[in-house]
Amino acid sequence: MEKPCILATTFGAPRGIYKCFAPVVEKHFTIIPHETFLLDQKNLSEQIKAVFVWGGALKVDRGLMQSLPNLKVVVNGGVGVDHLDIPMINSFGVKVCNTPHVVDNATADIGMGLMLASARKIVEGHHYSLTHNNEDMPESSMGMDVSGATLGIIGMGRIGYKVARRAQGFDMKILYHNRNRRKEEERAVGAMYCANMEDLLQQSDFVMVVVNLSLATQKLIGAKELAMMKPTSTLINISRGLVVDQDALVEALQKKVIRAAALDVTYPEPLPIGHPLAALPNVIILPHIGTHSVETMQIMVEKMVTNALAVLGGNQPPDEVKV
Ligand SMILES: O=C(O)[C@H](O)CO
Repeated sequence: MEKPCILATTFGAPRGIYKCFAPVVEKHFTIIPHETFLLDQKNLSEQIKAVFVWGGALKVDRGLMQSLPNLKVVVNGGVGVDHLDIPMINSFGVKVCNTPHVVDNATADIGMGLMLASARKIVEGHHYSLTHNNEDMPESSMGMDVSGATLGIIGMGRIGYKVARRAQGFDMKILYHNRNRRKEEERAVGAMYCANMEDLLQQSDFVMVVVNLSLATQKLIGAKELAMMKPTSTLINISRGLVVDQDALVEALQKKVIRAAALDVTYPEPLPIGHPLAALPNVIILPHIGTHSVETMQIMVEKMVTNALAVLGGNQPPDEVKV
């Protein structure tokens, strides 16, 4: 029997994601890369039953939906589906799935990695070791302790909780702000709830943003919030770029309103070469790689396949996203 066709973005191809994981998908599907689809849309559109997306690289807009008459499911690699208009997709009788639960550890790890790298000047130290140039690691730029410091976690969902568990191992004082108080998690990691985000911002040495992007969280951290943070504090963002007002962040870093920022996410992604954020010495920027470990990506891709097969087989997929 012929394998069903899926349309897949080749986002990440330069970083090897597509090449590495295509075989997992190809056991069950024929992959039509987006580039190929664009060249021969007329002949290919009826064959496509599923679309696989990674972030917003492949725009699943009304035009694409109209061009795929036999499409049954859009599967997102990752949890955040802020780049997908779910009601619009559903209006075509097409389901949306994502890959929850499996990204939590990897994303929490990158948050800890960013915090440690920024606090202990790991990137600067690497450059200095290669160049022996004092400008790469001036004596004035000593690091700061993570152990025993105060971490403020904004968003105590699954990933926020994993961050808190790790921070507990570093003897950190943990504060968190969340829409709802999470008493069980709080007790488990010895965290203190800040009903008011302002309290968390004022008291934390490291503020880590772990919320989903929504209308309520867009630019949640702006000039006002940055001004509430300690001048010695660091902002770490592992959620979505748009949760932080990037212009306000550039200004706060330039004026040393806060000590540093460490970002896995920006807008746009990747950040354009020469962007003002990149010119600052007190910033670490990653290209949204929170989930990019071989093990996590493997499980994510397997989950994407399981969801797509379920829908195409007429069954309820395990990870349908409903609004
Ligand atoms: O949402 C997620 O799971 C990650 O950020 C990957 O997009």
